[in-house]
Amino acid sequence: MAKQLDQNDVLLEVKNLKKHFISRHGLMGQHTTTVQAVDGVSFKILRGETLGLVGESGCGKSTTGRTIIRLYDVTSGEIIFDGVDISRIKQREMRQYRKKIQMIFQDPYASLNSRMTVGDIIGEPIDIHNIAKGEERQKIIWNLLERVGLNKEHANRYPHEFSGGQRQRIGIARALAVSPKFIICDEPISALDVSIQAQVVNMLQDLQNELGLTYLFIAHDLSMVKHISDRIGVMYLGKLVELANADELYDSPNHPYTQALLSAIPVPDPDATKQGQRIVLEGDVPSPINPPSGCHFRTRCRYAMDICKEVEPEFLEISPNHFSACHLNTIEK
Ligand SMILES: Nc1ncnc2c1ncn2[C@@H]1O[C@H](COP(=O)(O)OP(=O)(O)OP(=O)(O)O)[C@@H](O)[C@H]1O
Repeated sequence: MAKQLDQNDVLLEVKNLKKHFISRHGLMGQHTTTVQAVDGVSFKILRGETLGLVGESGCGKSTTGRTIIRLYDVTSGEIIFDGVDISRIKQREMRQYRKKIQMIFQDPYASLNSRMTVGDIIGEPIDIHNIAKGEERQKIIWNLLERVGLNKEHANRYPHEFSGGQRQRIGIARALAVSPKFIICDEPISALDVSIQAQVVNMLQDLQNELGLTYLFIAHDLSMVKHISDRIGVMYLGKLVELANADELYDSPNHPYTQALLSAIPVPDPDATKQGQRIVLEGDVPSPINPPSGCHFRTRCRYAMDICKEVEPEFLEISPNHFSACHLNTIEK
């Protein structure tokens, strides 16, 4: 059943966001290399919505998420959260937003301190933000454990005593400890067994419904995000190339890159009529240090034309709420 979302209630708006990493080298640090990890990305997320973000490894998904939560400084562009531009506020001011915006990571083991008990891991943000002390703090921790399908006995154990799926639940409980509004889920299920992935996704959906959460859900393949996302954005080499409602993106992909990604998803039923030709993308993704001129995708695009080399395609609304950046949409047919 489609969610009822207020189209005017925007929780997050990212406008022309750029994050370039600059490294210095040479004896005196006189040479610089610039990695254009995120290079002009714009999107909105409505309150209560899940926006999926997909694309091959290295296209800038994690950097987008990490820049939104200001783990990285913004190179340029705006991040409007709940009406406030947080792109340039100082880290001290950012503290109050860290309560509202949380992030969960792909590898829960690496993000959980192995020397702390689960109770203390979940309690840490409660202490940092001065949310509760003593018995009240303990109760919050127990409630959070139950909310993510664990129980209060687990509070005294250590991360290594848990399975991957359980550790991800602990990471989610820790994120929920500060009652956030928005959670950036950075490939939270990619490292889990397929049988466990659905459980974690279902839990995230239940939590969203109960707590009114909004998600940015990052994944590298499209099959994973379809189930959880209301809308999906597709990234390629630092740019958003397509953005549409999840169903529409699957049924009528516009961008040649999205078409290729979709054609690579195995169809469970071999007789399924939707099984089209697999589009094989030639070559590797070019380096974000020196991306191709014009359309970044042109070097791997089977429709590449002269204009693609010279002009960067605009991210146009090709039908209501369906955006795509491809010259094929503007040339005369
Ligand atoms: N701290 C950093 N310093 C320099 N370059 C970086 C840094 N973090 C990421 N990059 C580069 O920026 C580009 C985008 O990386 P990013 O991790 O955002 O991609 P991704 O789409 O999330 O990939 P993955 O699915 O593998 O996590 C890559 O070329 C990466 O090597």
